[in-house]
Amino acid sequence: MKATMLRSAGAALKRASRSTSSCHLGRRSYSSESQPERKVAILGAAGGIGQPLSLLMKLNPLVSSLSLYDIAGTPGVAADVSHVNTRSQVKGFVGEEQLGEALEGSDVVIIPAGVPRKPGMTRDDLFNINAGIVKSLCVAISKYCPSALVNMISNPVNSTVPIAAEVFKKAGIYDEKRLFGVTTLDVVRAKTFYAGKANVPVENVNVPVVGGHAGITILPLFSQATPKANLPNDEIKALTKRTQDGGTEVVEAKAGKGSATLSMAYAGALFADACLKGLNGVPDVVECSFVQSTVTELPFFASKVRLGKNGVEEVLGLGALSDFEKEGLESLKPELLASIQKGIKFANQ
Ligand SMILES: NC(=O)C1=CN([C@@H]2O[C@H](COP(=O)(O)OP(=O)(O)OC[C@H]3O[C@@H](n4cnc5c(N)ncnc54)[C@H](O)[C@@H]3O)[C@@H](O)[C@H]2O)C=CC1
Ligand SMILES: O=C([O-])CC(=O)C(=O)O
Repeated sequence: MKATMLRSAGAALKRASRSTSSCHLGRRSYSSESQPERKVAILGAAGGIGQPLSLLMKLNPLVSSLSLYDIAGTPGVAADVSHVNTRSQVKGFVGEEQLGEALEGSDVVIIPAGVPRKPGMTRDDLFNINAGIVKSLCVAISKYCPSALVNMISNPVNSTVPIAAEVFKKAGIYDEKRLFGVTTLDVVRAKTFYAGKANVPVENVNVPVVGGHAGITILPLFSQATPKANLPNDEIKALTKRTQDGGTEVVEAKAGKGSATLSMAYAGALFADACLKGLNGVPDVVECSFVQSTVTELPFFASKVRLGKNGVEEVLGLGALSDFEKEGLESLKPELLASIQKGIKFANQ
């Protein structure tokens, strides 16, 4: 009975990693023996996101070495996760003096370190604490694994990604192809909410989400959603608002006990899997992500990105937008630009 349940959970994860956000991933499957060695480090691995994300990355056959770092608690998380019967070797690292070893040789570094929101807070209210945490972690990345792909989860993503870019520039190792703000959870939500309204199986749904990762800067493009459902305008507006407020919905439901952790771990695992597939040369791996961009006049912007052996292979354009989406795009620009500039200013202080 238990074995059957585990097998069907494993199959569901595999199906999800074949059909993730707005875009489709490579459909071939590989056995772990034929995969290259890949080290993934998770910084903030003992946290609400970090723990389930550590488990999900342990389940990923593309990972050969899993490095779990936090300021406390990682020996326990690593011992626990390490007993799972998959390919990767798991090691826990705790405290700044072990950060270098945790990072050395990493192909992908995932950062869910920092404080989460409580009801009534915006993501920007986390800036004062999280900006410093992200800055110091990125200084260490510059030193110990300068060519890793960095998946930034810590909020406010609209500012923490520009902070990382500035730190990497100062260290002389910045490569815009290797820095990603993780916005996959917005896509995950848009897909779920759309599937519910359109009454279609969520596994078949694709919805690109562009812009940034906070409130109105999150812009789902339901006009490009597939399968087509011809939903009326008021329903599209409601779906857009629900996607933009998805994080707040969870923060309020958790009533002071943090923000999305489980769905974020799922989304973070999907995005890291896409990065690993790209590194391994799987063709046509496309995901939405907040990256350095020329898609609009803003220096960073989330849109569909093709992933490859060096990280970003191509930042894809927005495609045709509805009038409602065009309006949304113009309205989000001032807030997104201010958040980007705030990050850049902080990093250069
Ligand atoms: N990008 C996205 O879509 C999402 C982002 N988030 C963000 O992810 C972050 C983490 O959220 P949770 O896991 O719920 O928080 P949490 O408080 O449960 O875990 C954060 C972990 O970071 C660790 N940490 C703090 N300073 C550190 C440092 N200098 N080095 C390494 N680790 C450090 C803490 O010890 C803790 O274990 C928050 O900023 C949250 O807003 C949350 C959900 C979605
Ligand atoms: O809402 C938050 O604070 C966490 C987050 O980014 C999300 O769930 O999208």
